[in-house]
Amino acid sequence: MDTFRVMRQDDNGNRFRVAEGLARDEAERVVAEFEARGHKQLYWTEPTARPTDAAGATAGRSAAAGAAATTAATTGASGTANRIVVGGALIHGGRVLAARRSAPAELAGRWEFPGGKAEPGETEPQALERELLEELGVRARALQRLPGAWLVRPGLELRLWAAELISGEPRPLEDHDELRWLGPGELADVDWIDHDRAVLPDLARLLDPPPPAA
Ligand SMILES: Nc1nc2c([nH]c(=O)n2[C@H]2C[C@H](O)[C@@H](COP(=O)(O)OP(=O)(O)OP(=O)(O)O)O2)c(=O)[nH]1
Repeated sequence: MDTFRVMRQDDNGNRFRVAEGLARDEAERVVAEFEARGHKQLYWTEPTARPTDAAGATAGRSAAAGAAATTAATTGASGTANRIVVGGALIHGGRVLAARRSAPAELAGRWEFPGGKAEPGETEPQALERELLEELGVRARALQRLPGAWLVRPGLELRLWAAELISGEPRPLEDHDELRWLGPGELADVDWIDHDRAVLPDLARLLDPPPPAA
């Protein structure tokens, strides 16, 4: 059976692979779903046999590191796009917010950056800002993607962003039972989920930038 991929082109002409390995009607359904959401972007299907536009694929990867990255830009071993989980290192007053998970059992008690799965068509910043409102009751703005990406499980990819608090006092409304603000010298004080430890050095630099050269 021929398989199809769903492609997207943004306003700058960058092309991204949204999904791959779908039957034609499935691919067309995905396109219709994205179009129905009213995004001002171009979506289409094409047979998977057609060689991927190398420049487009590269643009997808580099844009994924930038502020306008949309979700599902990378593909997993199965050839379908990974779903993205966005975690937010919420920064305020030179400290970052750590959140202690209350579930599931294997993660309960470990600390993480609050966030969750991006919905189809959401950019990573949009997903993060929505999740921070749902989980903490605050308004926040995504600032920059932190280096790295981690496969949490097959098909689910974690990306972390720095974000700034705009308004509100974070409260553990969903998924967490304790919150702590940590200064640059306190980042190792909590039992982070393993993936999250990797960004602590980058985060420390953001919280405590070196003084400007004289
Ligand atoms: N949110 C978040 N998840 C993380 C982090 N580090 C890490 O390994 N994960 C893992 C834990 C989960 O197995 C997976 C998905 O995160 P999640 O539990 O927040 O997502 P969710 O299913 O609640 O998504 P949603 O329903 O809220 O959209 O990612 C992190 O810093 N933040």
